[in-house]
Amino acid sequence: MAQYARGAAAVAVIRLRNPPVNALSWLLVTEPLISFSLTVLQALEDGLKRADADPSVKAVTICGENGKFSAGADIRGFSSPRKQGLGLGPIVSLIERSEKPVVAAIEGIALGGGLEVALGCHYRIAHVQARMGLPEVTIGLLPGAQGTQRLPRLVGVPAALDLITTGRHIPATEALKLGLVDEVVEENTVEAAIRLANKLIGQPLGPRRLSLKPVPKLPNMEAFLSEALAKVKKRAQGCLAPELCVQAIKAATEQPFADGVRKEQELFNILLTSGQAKAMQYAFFAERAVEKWTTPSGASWKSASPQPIRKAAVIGLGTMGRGIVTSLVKAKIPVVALEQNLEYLNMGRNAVMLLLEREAMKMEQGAQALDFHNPARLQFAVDFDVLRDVDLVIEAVFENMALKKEIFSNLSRICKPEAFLCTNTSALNIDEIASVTGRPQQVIGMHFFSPAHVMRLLEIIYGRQTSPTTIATAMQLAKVMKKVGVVVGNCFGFVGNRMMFPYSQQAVFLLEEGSRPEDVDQALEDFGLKIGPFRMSDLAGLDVGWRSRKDQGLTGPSLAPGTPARQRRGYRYSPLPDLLCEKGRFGQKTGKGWYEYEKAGGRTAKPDPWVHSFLCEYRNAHQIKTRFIDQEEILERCLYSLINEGFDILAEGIASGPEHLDVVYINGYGWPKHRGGPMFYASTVGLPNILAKLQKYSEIHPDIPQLRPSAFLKKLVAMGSPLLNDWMSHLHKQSNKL
Ligand SMILES: CCCCCCCC/C=C\C=C\CC(=O)SCCNC(=O)CCNC(=O)[C@H](O)C(C)(C)COP(=O)(O)OP(=O)(O)OC[C@H]1O[C@@H](n2cnc3c(N)ncnc32)[C@H](O)[C@@H]1OP(=O)(O)O
Repeated sequence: MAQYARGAAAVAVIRLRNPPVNALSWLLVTEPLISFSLTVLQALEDGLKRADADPSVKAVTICGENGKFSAGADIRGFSSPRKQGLGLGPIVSLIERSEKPVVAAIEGIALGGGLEVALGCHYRIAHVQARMGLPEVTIGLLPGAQGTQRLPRLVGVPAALDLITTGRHIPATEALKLGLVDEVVEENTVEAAIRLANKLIGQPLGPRRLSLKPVPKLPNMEAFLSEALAKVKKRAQGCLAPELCVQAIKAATEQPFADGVRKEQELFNILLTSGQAKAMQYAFFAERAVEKWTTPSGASWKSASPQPIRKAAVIGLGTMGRGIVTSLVKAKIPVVALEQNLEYLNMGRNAVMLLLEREAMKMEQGAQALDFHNPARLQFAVDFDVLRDVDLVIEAVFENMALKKEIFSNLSRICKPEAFLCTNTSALNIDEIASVTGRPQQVIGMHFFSPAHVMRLLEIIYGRQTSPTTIATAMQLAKVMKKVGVVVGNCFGFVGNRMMFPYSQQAVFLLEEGSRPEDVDQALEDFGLKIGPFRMSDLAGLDVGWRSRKDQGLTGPSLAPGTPARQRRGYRYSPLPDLLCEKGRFGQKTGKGWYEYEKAGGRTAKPDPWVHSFLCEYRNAHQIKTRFIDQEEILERCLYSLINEGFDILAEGIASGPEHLDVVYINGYGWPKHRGGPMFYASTVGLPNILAKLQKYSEIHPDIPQLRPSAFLKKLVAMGSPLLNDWMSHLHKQSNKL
């Protein structure tokens, strides 16, 4: 767990060892068969005491095994019921108190508790490629090993606030500028640290003990912190951790070190028991779990190998295509971008160049690193012939099956036989698209989310004949583009949009019954969603859904004469969105939608009195009695119908576990991470409660099938509502209570 050795005559080297990331475990696992004799923390403490007791040791270096310092505390430990605690804070103090100089040799990563260990050291040397940070806030915590007290003393309050409240990982070069590390080296970091430790022998350490330093003053500290708190609260949307991080830093500015540490502990414990930390830690592991994909036919990440993508193409330079090209260029994959004519091509090229300029500015090394002016890296064309040598094509044209089929049939003819053909459809049938190609095994859905160069989610949809190699290649490409790939099966809307459908439908039904768009949005945004359904619809454009509903024959010229206005195929239907579209209200792009905007293309949504009176007239025309709908009903009807669909998706094998649905929602649909995703949220509300509410609403609205409880949900409740991790193992079990 930590190795003690002599690095040079007088320098002891303590190497943290706990693969793969040298997490600082503090649990003594006592179950038979998996019994560790020593935790990492215990070993670190023992190493320090041994070095202290050995008169021949004059200095110490702390480093990590396999080129990684440490990723911090073992996150699994925070929710383990079997704790035999050994605090990290006291060990960091022990390091700092050492009379022998201690140098941290930071390679790879020093995160969370790992960086806190380094902050206890008297000097820090980092390899140029190392990254550092205090990402506890991203798992619902704060740095609980005195990091909130030491970091401001070292780098000042503004930089400490930024690092601790965002949790961002910074490169060694930035750490050097901030004063977080003393030196950055390109050579062997441990050797450099041992050399430095040797030089430091006998030098006074007092000035290097951060707990003894004052926090650098700011002329307007109080105002600065209040402003920071207000900003953080606004950004956090109900997540507690960022706010408590600010409070801990504030304590550092107001109280002596020891009192600040006590405050930090108090705040840490609030977070640890808040429920939000549990949700965010679940989300951390869920994201990693979905990388290990499997399909019902037995294909899996274990046996499938990705093929290299040396050159890619994107067809269609609309909003999605532009973002996809940008993502590929950022991932340093040469791209050919194709449009149907020169006019569209030039428009697309200008837009892509603008996006890339902006991205280059945001990146560390600037435009040079992206090299997008080099035609070998990014080429624009109107001729399909340029696609002959690409390894993978992503089609991102208009959502129309006939058009997509025409394109895929051309691609199948032109592209080399081993090329993969991907579609960015958000709902259409992958098998139907694949059917026009001579290589259905190499056809796959890659559903990006807008803006595609920003959003992390990539839904990867396999068809009936998609090969495991194709899935593995798409997943690998997602990783290279720094996206979270989630492998799902083929059905209308896949996972994300399919679950969104009953949610949006309920939102519109609520308007029919008495709510206003801003009531529904507010309730859901207060819950923590980044954006409510009506603001979202205005942003995306109401015409998108209108077109799809026309294609499905739900509205427009193909609707059978005599169809009742509020019924389709025997079930409840709301024509409200269609009526708005007929009036040219497409949302932000037309300056009017569910809200009004300052101008076409405006972004500030204002409740619209026209919409309010339109809704009143609509209710009168359809003899609907307006009623007051409270926040609870808004949340339950929208969220529980979405969750209900999730249970159906699981039962059908469209996703292999609830964590897939949660990762999709957190990364693609603005679901608040501190609520863990919709399925995790359902487990916290309690499956019997969700079932009871769905039953209640379904009885009130028998004409809405989406409110009828899923058979899988009923089964889980009948089986005693097992833990979320066990849901899938109950899918095929018999229940005698049903
Ligand atoms: C009453 C109880 C009181 C307890 C008191 C405790 C004392 C409190 C004092 C200190 C508290 C400190 C807080 C912390 O340190 S919290 C941890 C902060 N660190 C992080 O958030 C880092 C998380 N990890 C990452 O960001 C990445 O994993 C990274 C290290 C950058 C590596 O990324 P990558 O190369 O892409 O690899 P993976 O992400 O796939 O990770 C590889 C496997 O390692 C597992 N992992 C990573 N980090 C941790 C961790 N901190 N704890 C446990 N496991 C970790 C990850 O799950 C992967 O494993 P697998 O493939 O099996 O899922």
